[in-house]
Amino acid sequence: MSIKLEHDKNKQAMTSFCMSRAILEDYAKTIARIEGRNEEEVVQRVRVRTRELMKELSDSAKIDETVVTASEGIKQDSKIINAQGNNKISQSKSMALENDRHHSSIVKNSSLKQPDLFASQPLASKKGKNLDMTDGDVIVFPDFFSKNQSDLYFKNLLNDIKWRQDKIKFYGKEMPLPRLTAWYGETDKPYSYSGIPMNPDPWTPDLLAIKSELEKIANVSFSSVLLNLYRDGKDSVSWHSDDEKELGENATIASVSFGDTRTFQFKHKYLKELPKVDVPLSHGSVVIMQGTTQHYWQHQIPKTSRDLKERINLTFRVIK
Ligand SMILES: O=C(O)CCC(=O)C(=O)O
Ligand SMILES: [Fe+2]
Repeated sequence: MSIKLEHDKNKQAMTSFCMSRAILEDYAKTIARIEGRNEEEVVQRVRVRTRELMKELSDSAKIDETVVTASEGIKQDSKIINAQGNNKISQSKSMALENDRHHSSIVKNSSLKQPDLFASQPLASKKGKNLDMTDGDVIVFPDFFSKNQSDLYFKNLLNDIKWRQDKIKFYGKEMPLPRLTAWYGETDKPYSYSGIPMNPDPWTPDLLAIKSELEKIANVSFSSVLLNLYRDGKDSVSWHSDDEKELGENATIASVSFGDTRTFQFKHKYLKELPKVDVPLSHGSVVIMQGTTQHYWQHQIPKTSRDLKERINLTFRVIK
């Protein structure tokens, strides 16, 4: 199959190329050999990235459609369930749980329901729960910001942030990303995300206040933040790891959510037998991803046919 990929961003050796998958993998192996890196791992990363780009393309194509009917939405959801092997806890069930309990549950997509880890915690508690993931270190704070603080931040960010509609290029065609984004932080730290160069706007008072709260639990000093605005259930981010070289080895990322609850999903890159992990991210919640998480796990916010309102997500990062 012939594929076109835009660039090798790490080496900036090519801006775009079109070749068969076999040749591409061969090329990746050669680069790995020259750089003394593990060939299998590099090839695996190329495969993952190829799949991500193809997924982004098809997601964008779907978003481009002006009418998505309810029945189409339902079909999409059932495909996801089948792809996950007819798990007894289906995606729609876990979504319903998420809705009902609002702040409280973590559901792993295995045939067994996990205990409700947050049920006994008081609201606004700042105590996190480690998700205990193989090769990963992810801590969730379901009610990090109070309802009042969260309402205020949500309103301010929606109005004040310079939201933009980015595009991705694939097969030479430009497609809109299925969400709006913005990039703020130290203005001398350039960064590219999914191949898109980002020029940060300077910190705002709200962003600085949020950052300072997060630094107390993450024990790092964040230099920038990527913001995502999911306008409704059709907006999404597809499977990826935040492993750009600017973030360095074992990046610490703090992710804050305001607005409607969405399901954050994790899957292990190599151990396919491990169940996916679903985490409902509600208004005012925080997730810290650290250690080897980005090496071994991918995450996504899947589309849903449920009628959802806006959600804002901020991922604070350290650019080296
Ligand atoms: O919206 C989210 O919770 C995740 C966003 C994300 O993964 C990213 O921006 O890298
Ligand atoms: Fe991410």
